[in-house]
Amino acid sequence: MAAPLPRPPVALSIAGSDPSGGAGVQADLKTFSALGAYGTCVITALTAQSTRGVTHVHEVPVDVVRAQVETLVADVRIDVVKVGMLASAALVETVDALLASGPLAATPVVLDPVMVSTSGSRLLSPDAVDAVRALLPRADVITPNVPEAGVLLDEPPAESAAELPEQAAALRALGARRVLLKGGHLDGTESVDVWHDERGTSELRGPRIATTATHGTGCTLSSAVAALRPRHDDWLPAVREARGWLTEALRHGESLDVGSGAGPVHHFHEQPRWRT
Ligand SMILES: Nc1ncnc2c1ncn2[C@@H]1O[C@H](COP(=O)(O)OP(=O)(O)O)[C@@H](O)[C@H]1O
Ligand SMILES: Cc1ncc(COP(=O)(O)OP(=O)(O)O)c(N)n1
Repeated sequence: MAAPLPRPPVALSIAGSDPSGGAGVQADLKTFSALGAYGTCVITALTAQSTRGVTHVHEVPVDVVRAQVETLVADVRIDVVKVGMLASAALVETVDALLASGPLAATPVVLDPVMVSTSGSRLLSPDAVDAVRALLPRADVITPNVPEAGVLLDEPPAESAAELPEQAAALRALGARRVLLKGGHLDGTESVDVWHDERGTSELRGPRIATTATHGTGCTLSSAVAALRPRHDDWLPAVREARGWLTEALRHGESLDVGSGAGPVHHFHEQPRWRT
């Protein structure tokens, strides 16, 4: 008889819905599955979007988000949380309170401070930025992209990778415990991200893949870090593995041939893993 499978880590995504499946909770759940985590999700907002962009955002009422989280955690032990699109100040504050109490207060959190889609649509109300700043200390890791870092710091976005270490350190000074500042929006033959924690700064370099399939890279990376954290004894090794896996997902994205705009990355570019 086959040996029983080991229990996978249980990951929770608190994020918006993307019907095209490339970003949001759909991307998070695929990433969790691809990387051997059991995925659960709480939806904060319904978007109407495709690979061509976002046409509509409908916020889920805060009491419904609260009920989703409370009902889930009363039953299911969550090993790691990823937070994505929060849409409004009220939703940011609600999620902040939920992460501060009950079983989630002791659960590692990866926060992707989603603000604007690559296609240019607002996914966070401008008056919610202060609430997101207040949420930063709640997370173990934050994963802003270059424009999001500029907004959080209230300064112009970085124009080159050379500016990333200083901005990553400034984000930590705002209260974030660990910062993964993503350089995907910059130019260059390499895609350079910067990691900053209490030990200092590391540059994380990888090949820049020439592809149109870049929809949901940030969602996918943050959920990969969350899924892989329980497999490692610290954050940075999980981040390195997540980046390497995402590079291959980007390399194989166009083969999916989904949509006519910015297509999704290929979450299942390798055999689904079941690792001990
Ligand atoms: N064309 C690309 N080739 C390789 N890596 C990329 C590419 N575009 C983005 N990345 C990587 O994808 C991750 C997400 O980055 P980014 O696009 O900046 O985030 P977001 O999707 O939140 O805007 C980062 O690790 C970044 O380095
Ligand atoms: C529902 C939802 N959440 C987040 C995003 C943004 O996705 P992200 O991975 O940050 O990047 P792009 O897809 O915009 O490149 C989204 N579009 N929808």
